[in-house]
Amino acid sequence: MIFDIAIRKKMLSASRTFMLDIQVRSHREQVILFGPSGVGKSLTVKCIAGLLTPDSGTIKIKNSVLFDKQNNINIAPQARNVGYILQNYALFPHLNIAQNVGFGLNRKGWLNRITPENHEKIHHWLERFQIADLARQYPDQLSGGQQQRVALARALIIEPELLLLDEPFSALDKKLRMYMREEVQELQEELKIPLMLITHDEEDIQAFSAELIEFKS
Ligand SMILES: Nc1ncnc2c1ncn2[C@@H]1O[C@H](COP(=O)(O)OP(=O)(O)OP(=O)(O)O)[C@@H](O)[C@H]1O
Repeated sequence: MIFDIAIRKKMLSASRTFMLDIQVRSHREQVILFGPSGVGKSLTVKCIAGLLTPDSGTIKIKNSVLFDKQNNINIAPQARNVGYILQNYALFPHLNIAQNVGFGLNRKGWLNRITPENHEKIHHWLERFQIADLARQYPDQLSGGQQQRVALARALIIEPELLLLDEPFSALDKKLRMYMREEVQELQEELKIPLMLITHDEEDIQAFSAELIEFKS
């Protein structure tokens, strides 16, 4: 089993309660979560990344136990080795592109010392996404497509064991969306990293040969 997730989490806000209660099980390396707005897709992905702690259940990816309430296992987010890409890419505005890409290489989270090995890795991923000439620019100087490639490079440089993409193509124009879909598919096939993608877009569903998991309200 590649994805083996069964979790519950109660979310309380001032005016209402949302109960996340989901199961995702798949032998496939590509899984798409889809369904109407507000049904808990992003919350699920946050639980898998370790940014949110479920009240009960288990999260196993490729037999690695990331969370198991009963057995008191809750691996810290930074130790889960997950590449997580959000719709707005969440790049660090005060770091240049090379520093953004290299961010995760330093365990302290701040690239204050570029070792030759880290420099080589940064160079590799900048070249891989054809953004090497942007290395010294800042995120707000880049187009949406360029920012997305930086986000992918930043996610992949840590050699993640899982890629979580929350509506990664929605801010791109149609042509770039098609291109980036192919790029992500190729990467997944090349690197064999399990991939979970949230989308509202029928074209994403058609483009990926993924197991579809429908979330219902
Ligand atoms: N921090 C929070 N506190 C309380 N409720 C929350 C919190 N975050 C999300 N929720 C609620 O949980 C529900 C699920 O949210 P979630 O973001 O997972 O939806 P989604 O399926 O990803 O929707 P969309 O497709 O619009 O992104 C929503 O009703 C939302 O209002």
